[in-house]
Amino acid sequence: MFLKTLHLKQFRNYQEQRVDFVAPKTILVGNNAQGKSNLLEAVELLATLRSHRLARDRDLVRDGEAFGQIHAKLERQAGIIDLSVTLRRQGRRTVALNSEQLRRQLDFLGVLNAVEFSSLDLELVRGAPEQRRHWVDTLLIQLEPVYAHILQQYNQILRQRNAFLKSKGGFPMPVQEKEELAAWDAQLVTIGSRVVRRRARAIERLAPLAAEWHASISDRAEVLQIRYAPNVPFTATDPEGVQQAFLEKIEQRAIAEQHQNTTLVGPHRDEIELTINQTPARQYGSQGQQRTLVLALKLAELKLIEAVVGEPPLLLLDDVLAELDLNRQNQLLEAIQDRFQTLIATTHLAAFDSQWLQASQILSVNAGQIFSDQ
Ligand SMILES: Nc1ncnc2c1ncn2[C@@H]1O[C@H](COP(=O)(O)OP(=O)(O)OP(=O)(O)O)[C@@H](O)[C@H]1O
Repeated sequence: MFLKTLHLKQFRNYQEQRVDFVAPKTILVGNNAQGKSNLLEAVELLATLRSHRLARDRDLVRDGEAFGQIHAKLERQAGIIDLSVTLRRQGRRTVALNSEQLRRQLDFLGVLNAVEFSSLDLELVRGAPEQRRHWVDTLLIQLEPVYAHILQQYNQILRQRNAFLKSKGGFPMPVQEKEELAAWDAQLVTIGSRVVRRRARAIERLAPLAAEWHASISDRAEVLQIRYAPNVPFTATDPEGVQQAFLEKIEQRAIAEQHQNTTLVGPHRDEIELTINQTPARQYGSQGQQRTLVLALKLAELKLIEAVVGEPPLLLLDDVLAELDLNRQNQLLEAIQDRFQTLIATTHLAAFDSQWLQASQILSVNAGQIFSDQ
């Protein structure tokens, strides 16, 4: 797939800016805080309706404006598609495909696919489990858009079940409250199992791809393992098997839950373990080694999305390329070649190979305005 144009209106620090992409690689160059990451964020929103910066819609709308818009023209094998997202300072965002507003945001997902790689991704190694869950969830939304709906349902049931646990009377629980809790349990288990099985499937497919990239980038000196460590361990992978294990664990933790007034069992407590040479990656080695790991994860994401969707996704590199040493830069560039359209944000061009610069479209970003250097 190829993003041909992007048109930002009142989005972040852009008033109105159209960009035409004319090469497989586009380099956005500019000083800090000029709008490079904002542009990549707009593309990320088109792909996932999420921002890795976890921004609220009112932060995405340009200061002083009531709404902001992102329009794009995307070329896919099946033809050209127009995408648009309207963000409001107050009120819900709306999405449209080929100028037709969609009732369900779900139908917007999966049209444009992109993998984002920024310095925040180092938190995948160093950060809390929540970061890794968010990463797998964002990937899953692109692999199976219906997952966005499943996750939303799960979070809603979780909030309601937690509210119930907080509001209930004393201990032990009266019969009527027990019945109500059992009804919440049933919903949590049904939807939670759908989350768990999908996460397990995604990690199973991603892990060997990432391990292969990691071995190749580290000259086979390191072995990366990615292991899903669900909060509800299960052996049978069919829906009934997972649901059964889930219910049993809820029963085991019932008393603790009633004391702590919060849901202790479910995929909101999952972990995804990353180990290098059998040592937790967080403890393993230098920043450079952790960067190699994240690079391997990102390359694996690209390949997995390509395999599932059938077309190469976009790659968004936010200020990370110049931080990689030449060997890793070259590995990355060899892997993407011209197949994956790549948008690169950087503060300086000096770190890039000159041949490579000549083959790229170079755009300058200055205070929310974009100029072509060619
Ligand atoms: N809603 C908004 N309205 C107006 N300006 C905004 C809004 N949100 C962010 N900005 C501005 O956008 C700029 C940040 O741009 P961006 O994050 O794209 O930086 P960048 O060019 O990628 O630089 P860096 O190299 O520091 O990442 C800041 O000046 C910030 O004040």
